[in-house]
Amino acid sequence: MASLSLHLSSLHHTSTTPLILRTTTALNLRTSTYKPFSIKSQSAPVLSQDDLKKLAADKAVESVKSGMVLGLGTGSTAAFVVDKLGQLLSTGELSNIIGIPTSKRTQEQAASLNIPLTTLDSHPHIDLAIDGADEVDPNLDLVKGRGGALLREKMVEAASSAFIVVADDRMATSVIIAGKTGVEVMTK
Ligand SMILES: O=C[C@H](O)[C@H](O)[C@H](O)COP(=O)(O)O
Repeated sequence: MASLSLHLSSLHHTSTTPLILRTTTALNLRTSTYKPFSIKSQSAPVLSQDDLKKLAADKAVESVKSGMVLGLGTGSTAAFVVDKLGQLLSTGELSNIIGIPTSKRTQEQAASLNIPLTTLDSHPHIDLAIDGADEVDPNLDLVKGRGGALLREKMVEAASSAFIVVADDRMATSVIIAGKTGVEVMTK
């Protein structure tokens, strides 16, 4: 496996976390004597967007403790969070959690994974909500709701003591763009 480690600070990034680049195509490098050489890795696959979402979702779920009341977000990223919660419940690594879903989609997914569910009426105080976002700016201002679940997300996330936003690099923006967000029609 070939890997190249460099610091994000050299890429005008504030983090000093090492960035590991893996490539399946030849990577041409020059030594100080300008003798070119190449590294080709066949064994380290490039991570897909879904792989990155899953990694970030798994990291967020590390903050979940047994016994918590959880706000369950909506969208493709939040779905990885719900998947992970279901997995940890099934192995017994988490117990006694109860979720409040922010959409019918999330409710169905959580139910299919045997995650116990409740409502804001029954549990008006939520320990932790985890959700995705459509845009994130450097001040951590967010655009949410383009997946059509804004109202319930706002209600659940406003009732939470803590809120973790799981967002991949596609969501990072220097300025929030006022794009279209749907108007929801809520039914019972
Ligand atoms: O209404 C939907 C939510 O705000 C989602 O969290 C947001 O749209 C991001 O969705 P995704 O994780 O699919 O990119």
